[in-house]
Amino acid sequence: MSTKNNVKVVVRVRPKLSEDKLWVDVVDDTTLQTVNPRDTTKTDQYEFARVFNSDCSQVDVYNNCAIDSLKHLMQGLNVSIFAYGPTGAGKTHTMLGTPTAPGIIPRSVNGLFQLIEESKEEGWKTEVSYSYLEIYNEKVHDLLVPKEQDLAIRCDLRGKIFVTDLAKEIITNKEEFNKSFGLAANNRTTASTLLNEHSSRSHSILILNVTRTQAVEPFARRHGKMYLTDLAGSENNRMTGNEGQRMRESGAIHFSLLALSNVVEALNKGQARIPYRDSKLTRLLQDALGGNSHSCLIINVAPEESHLYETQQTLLFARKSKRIINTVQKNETFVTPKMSAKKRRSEGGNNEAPIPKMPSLTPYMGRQKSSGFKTPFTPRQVQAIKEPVPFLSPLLRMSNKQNVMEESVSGMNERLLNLESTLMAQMREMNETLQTSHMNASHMNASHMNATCAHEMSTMGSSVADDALKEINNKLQELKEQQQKMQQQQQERAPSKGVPSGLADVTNSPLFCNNLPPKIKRRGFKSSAAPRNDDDFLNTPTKALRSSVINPEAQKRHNDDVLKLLNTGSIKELQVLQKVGQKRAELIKNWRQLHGDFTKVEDLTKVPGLNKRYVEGFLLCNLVVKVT
Ligand SMILES: Nc1ncnc2c1ncn2[C@@H]1O[C@H](COP(=O)(O)OP(=O)(O)OP(=O)(O)O)[C@@H](O)[C@H]1O
Repeated sequence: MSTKNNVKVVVRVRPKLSEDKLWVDVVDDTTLQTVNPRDTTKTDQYEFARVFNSDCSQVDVYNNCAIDSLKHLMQGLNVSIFAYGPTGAGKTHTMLGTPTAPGIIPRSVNGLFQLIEESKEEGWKTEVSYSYLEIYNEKVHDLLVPKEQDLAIRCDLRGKIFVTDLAKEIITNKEEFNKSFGLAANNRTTASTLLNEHSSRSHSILILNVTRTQAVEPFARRHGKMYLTDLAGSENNRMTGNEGQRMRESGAIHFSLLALSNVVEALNKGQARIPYRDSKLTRLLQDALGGNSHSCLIINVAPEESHLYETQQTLLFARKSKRIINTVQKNETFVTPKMSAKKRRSEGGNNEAPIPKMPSLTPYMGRQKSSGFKTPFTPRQVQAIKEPVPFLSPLLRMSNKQNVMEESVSGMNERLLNLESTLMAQMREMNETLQTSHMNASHMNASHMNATCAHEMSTMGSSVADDALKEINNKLQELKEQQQKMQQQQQERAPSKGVPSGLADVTNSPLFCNNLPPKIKRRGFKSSAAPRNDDDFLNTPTKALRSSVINPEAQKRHNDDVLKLLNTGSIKELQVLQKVGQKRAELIKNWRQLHGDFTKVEDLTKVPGLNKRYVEGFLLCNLVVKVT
């Protein structure tokens, strides 16, 4: 059974940290008032589930936002608490806190173990584990077991989002958690900006998993999941003084917060497609916003005049978020306890009819040889993995199919020609034998019987040869017709099939019609071999090829087409380009929406997530060369 709940939105106002005027006022427990930044003679009022003023304690916030969530977690529900707001407004203080004033994360773990202790008598066995990750520059990093790798976000067969290879640590008490989490928290990326000495440069998500199994009938098993998220703050780069690396981080933060705001907007408008896939953050928070989760959004704001514009933007986001409705469902299954063979025998189980098997709720778990490792794939998926399909770009896939067909036809041709020559040789042999026997027969003036026999043999031999020849000729004719038909079909299909409308110009451009398959191009320029500057670029092994294949006009036309495609192509259309898959197409489109058109293809380096080396590879693969 499922229930519908609005996302709970509360606001916390940080204490004043500078001598600036205070422009935010808490009217009462649920109302907040700010000066309107566009017309300072006016004020704006906002209503939320709860408004905490700057005097409130960490305990007040925990009691209001987390205690109910913990109860839900114990019942096998998904819960999510996340802190949102501009940089320096107190998000990390709210979620993590300090050793003297611990925030929601340490208090929640403490509270969870207290609840487990209290419910011990009820006949439930509980297991708690946690994972901790950060999204830094649109890459997912494990904070428990740090490694360079960008972890992939996937969706399982039941539609649940998970992060591959994310470490999970089992904890049995709060001390164990504090010890391990203390180390992991140090791995988070923070840096000093003008607005915050310890500014979070990433979004961090702590995932608490609680699995409870009932020891008595009906043997229920409940899986609760709690997401505790400290988002990176939206920042005004003029105020933070960000440059270089900080600026790039800021770009990635803005990118994902914009995606978050687009998700909220789409949910409010009741759109059919919610753009969760536009960023890693929204993908991971998919359940928290509009999905299967009890969610609480803590909005942190700074009260000073200098933050007024960011405060107003944040409150507008908060106002929209409280309209989001989540559909919450208990994650509960029922397990049949395993009984040992001995116990079954002692209970006379052997004489009873076997208990019918319940249909399994879990996906097929193909057991691997000795390790006992289970794979969550269906047999068909396992088969597909065992037989990997060679990579081919969508453009090349069609021509590859064609090549395979042509190869098989030419192979058949060859075999038929061989057959024909063998037959001809045999026929020649037969004719010779017959002629000899005929000559012998007449020479020896044999009996009439012998002569007739020889004549019949000769006639029979030549008729067999005629039939075989006719058959071969027919087959060859058929094959020729088949080949012609295929060539005709290929010509008809080339401009339209597989290529989105309006892009035929680009894909038919002489530059795309070269004979180099993308695989070869890719192999030629592995990241280590990729050129690092313009000189390298012009001296790459394709230089000769480029100069021999490209005529400057076609080259310019092609470059313009590629640029046009980057500026106007939809996500699907962008994927016509080499080295551009779904994710990169989304990055390019989002950047375009934020910053307007690309002035040149090399501007791709400005897109967060596409580094210089990638763009160089992109230029090579798409055969875009600077026009001099
Ligand atoms: N309620 C509060 N009481 C006391 N100090 C606070 C409170 N909220 C925030 N602060 C202080 O304000 C400063 C900035 O807070 P914090 O680092 O939590 O901001 P943030 O929103 O996480 O910023 P960023 O997005 O840059 O990481 C810190 O020094 C913190 O101790």
